[in-house]
Amino acid sequence: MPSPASPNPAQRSPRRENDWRLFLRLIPYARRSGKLLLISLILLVPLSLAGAIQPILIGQAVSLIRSEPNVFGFLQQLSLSQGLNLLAGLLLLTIVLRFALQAIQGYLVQEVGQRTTAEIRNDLFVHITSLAVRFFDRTPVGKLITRLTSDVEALGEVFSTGAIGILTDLFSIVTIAVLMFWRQWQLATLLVLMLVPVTALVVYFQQRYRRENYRARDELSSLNAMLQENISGIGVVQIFRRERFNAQLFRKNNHRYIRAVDRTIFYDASVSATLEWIVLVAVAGVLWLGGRLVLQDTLTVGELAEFILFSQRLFDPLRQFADKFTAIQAGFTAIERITDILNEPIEIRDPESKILTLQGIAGNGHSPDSSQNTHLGEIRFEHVWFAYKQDDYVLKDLNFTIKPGEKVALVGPTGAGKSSIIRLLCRLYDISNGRILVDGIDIRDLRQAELRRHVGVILQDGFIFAGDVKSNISLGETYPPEMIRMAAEKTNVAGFIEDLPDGYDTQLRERGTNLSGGQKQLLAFARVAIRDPRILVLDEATASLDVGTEALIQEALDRLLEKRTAIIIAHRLSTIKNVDRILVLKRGELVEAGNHEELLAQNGLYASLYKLQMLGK
Ligand SMILES: Nc1ncnc2c1ncn2[C@@H]1O[C@H](COP(=O)(O)OP(=O)(O)OP(=O)(O)O)[C@@H](O)[C@H]1O
Repeated sequence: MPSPASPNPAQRSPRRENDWRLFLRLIPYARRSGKLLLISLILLVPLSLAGAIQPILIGQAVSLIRSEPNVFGFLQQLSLSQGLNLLAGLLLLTIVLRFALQAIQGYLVQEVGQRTTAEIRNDLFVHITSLAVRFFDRTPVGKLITRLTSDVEALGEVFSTGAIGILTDLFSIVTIAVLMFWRQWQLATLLVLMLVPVTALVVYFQQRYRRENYRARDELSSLNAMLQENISGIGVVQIFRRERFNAQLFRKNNHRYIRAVDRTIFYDASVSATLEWIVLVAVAGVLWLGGRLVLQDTLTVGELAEFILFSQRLFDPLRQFADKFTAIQAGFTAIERITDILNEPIEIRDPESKILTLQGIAGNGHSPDSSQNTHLGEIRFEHVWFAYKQDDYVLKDLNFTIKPGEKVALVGPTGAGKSSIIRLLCRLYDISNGRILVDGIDIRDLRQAELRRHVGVILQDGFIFAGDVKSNISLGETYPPEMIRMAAEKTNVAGFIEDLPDGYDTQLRERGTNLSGGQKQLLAFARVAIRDPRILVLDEATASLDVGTEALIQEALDRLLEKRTAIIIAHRLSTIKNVDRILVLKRGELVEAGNHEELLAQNGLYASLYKLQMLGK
């Protein structure tokens, strides 16, 4: 039965967390740049104060000229020109102070932002590469790439466009509001009341924007997934002439993306328009109420001038918010999409307590001495059940033991579950029920690194990373060059490597596009040989080799298999005739076991498969 559990993150409801909680997600990251952040937060206070007292200074200048009673005491003791000079000087000081502090604060906040973004990108990469294969089964690569690149980028934009200055803006609104109430409560109340409907309207547009933005990001992810699929399968696309059909699919998806982006632009423009006219309404409101108060002699002209400036100042942060709106909202969507992935549980974990180790292991696994492995490498499957999707079991109650040094072949029709057994043995997936033991230890009690160091796997398609031949054999471990050479010689691969233009230093392209399938396979053999695993798994490992190369490899393989436990999967039954035992699987169940002759004598599934292949020859 297909699993109803864990829906694709992209299909989940687009709004599950409020902005505040999303914002809190950034705190652990911001904490890492705690000092810088603290300084920039402290700078907020003088910065906002310097801005908020400017209207008061201008209002005082007007009152001073008009000799109004609300002039501060210290100004009344000065002459008019001295008082005006002092006020102009103070105004200049606040301007210079604001300018300098804004520059410093902007720089600090951007620095914090860039560090945070880089750390999130690193964490995301580490997390994604730690997720179980099951996660990748259901998540298209293109979607993941969108999250790692363009979503993280969108988050970076929040900082680099100065959108984080929103904090300064909010702080300024509060400071101005407090000062306004201190100066004149009626006008202050009028302005603060006007903030309420405007804020409500902005919040409404912002929610709509977010929803559309999330949709747009999803469509972009699908576009990238489609692009990635078409590029990696370009051969098949062209051979089957799927270009036009795929282009049509792409066009449709692209259209949906553009429609979603259009809607985000609409809501963005609505926010800007709302805030644009509200400032004018606020000035008009202050003139209307303030004018009446002046006529009643309860307000001076200086105070009126002060409040006209206050009304602009109060809505200024909101207007700036509108400018930064797109970046901020896109940033929230990005945090949401990034945390979706970061919240994805790491399914296959190392044991936290009772970590066991396999015996007779050379600490770093670099020792080529396989003598100590002689009597190790037992594999036991005990009542193993496994399903990729809930309750849809592809392996059912498997029981078998492979003795140390034994060579066992897994045979069965396509889809019988042979490769699944290998994936479970390497713990790429965890079993649903039962136990898998290596040398008597449940593999869930072993560190994954240790398990995988001792189970060497060669698949049909030897994956190649961009880099040179050496690094494709050592794969990040530090083996001395002689060991790499020895491993290549041991597997009869050295000849082919030395024929390459720069030998071991030849640069290979991503996915090994400058090597043939067989050559990639040869490198995969050397890669395993150098690790000296006690268990060797070959999944159709020689299927892509020509007869000549296969003979060469077979000789190396015989040497490699010596004193090691081996599991071999091969569709060509002629290649496994000499193994110690053959396990025959059918729809996830073990139906026959024995050596070639015994199974032929049984005249069961193996015998019929073998005869069919012989007929085909
Ligand atoms: N990632 C996956 N998600 C869901 N089902 C899967 C997955 N991989 C394999 N299966 C299913 O599990 C069953 C066993 O697959 P498996 O690859 O183990 O078969 P196999 O015997 O190795 O086949 P073949 O000989 O064709 O390689 C098949 O029915 C297959 O459809």
